[in-house]
Amino acid sequence: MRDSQNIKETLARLENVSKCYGKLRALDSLSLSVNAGEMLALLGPNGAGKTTAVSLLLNLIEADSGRVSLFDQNPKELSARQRIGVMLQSAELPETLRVSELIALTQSYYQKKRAVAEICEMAGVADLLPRFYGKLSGGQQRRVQFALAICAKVDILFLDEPTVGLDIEAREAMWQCLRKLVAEGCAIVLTTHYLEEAEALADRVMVIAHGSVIAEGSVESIRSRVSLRRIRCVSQIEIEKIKQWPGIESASHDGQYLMIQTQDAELVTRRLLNEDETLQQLEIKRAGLAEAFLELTREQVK
Ligand SMILES: Nc1ncnc2c1ncn2[C@@H]1O[C@H](COP(=O)(O)OP(=O)(O)OP(=O)(O)O)[C@@H](O)[C@H]1O
Repeated sequence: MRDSQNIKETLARLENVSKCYGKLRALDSLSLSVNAGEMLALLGPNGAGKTTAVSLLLNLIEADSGRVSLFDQNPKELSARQRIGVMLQSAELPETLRVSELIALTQSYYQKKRAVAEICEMAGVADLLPRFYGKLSGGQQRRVQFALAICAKVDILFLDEPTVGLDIEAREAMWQCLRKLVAEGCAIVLTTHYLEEAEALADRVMVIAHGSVIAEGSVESIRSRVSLRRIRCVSQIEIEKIKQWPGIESASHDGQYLMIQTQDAELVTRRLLNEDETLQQLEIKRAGLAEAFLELTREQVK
């Protein structure tokens, strides 16, 4: 684990920012900071406001109120923008340019360029260099978009759902690369719907819903905020019967195992043991990030 005790420099900030699209309030006095060298995951259901928050830092849109700063500057400033790399959900790049030309063009924007060989290795695009961008597959285009985001040594990388459309091997390779970049000192703002991705990579997680931050902290601290527990065991009790018990959120089978989710692990465990003397392999765990996320966002709707 990286040293989280040290107070890190804040590189980018949204302070009490609100943003409306017509009557729709996409961000409601939201505050967010990105610290040097951290991997920050932004999570939230569709329409929560994640892309809007990132777009403000990228100077793609303007806030109605509140303060937006990138390296203590207005995100419009070229000197601030030259310190960030970006990979958005949809990228429209000239289809008739070769990958090598796209890399050279993007690099021309930056001072601290990375060597092309290094970019190729990090993004897995060596074999794509001579190819026309428009002729690549969706997954190959995503890799090229990532290569463009890392074509210089930047201080913050903004990655909006970067592994969507990648096969398992390419996703693993990107994860490794992201870990390496953070180890080098680069901060990463990762927007993702893959909770296992946030769980595997993030130092800090912000859960956004309805334009506000509803939870923030390490993956572990977010998990510990929810009382949901997972019980796993081998039991002869019928699943339909268990579903009727008080305190059961869900019950299902996974192979030979009975899987239960509950807010009251003690109550349910006591009943399981009372009703089944043959019960085996009992295991109780805190919910994963996925369950915590669902519970947190469900609470918001209540
Ligand atoms: N250009 C726009 N015009 C009108 N409404 C918009 C615009 N962009 C976003 N919105 C609305 O603002 C809200 C927040 O959208 P945003 O794209 O920030 O959410 P998100 O958390 O990134 O969602 P997703 O996970 O689906 O990408 C949504 O209700 C969306 O429909």
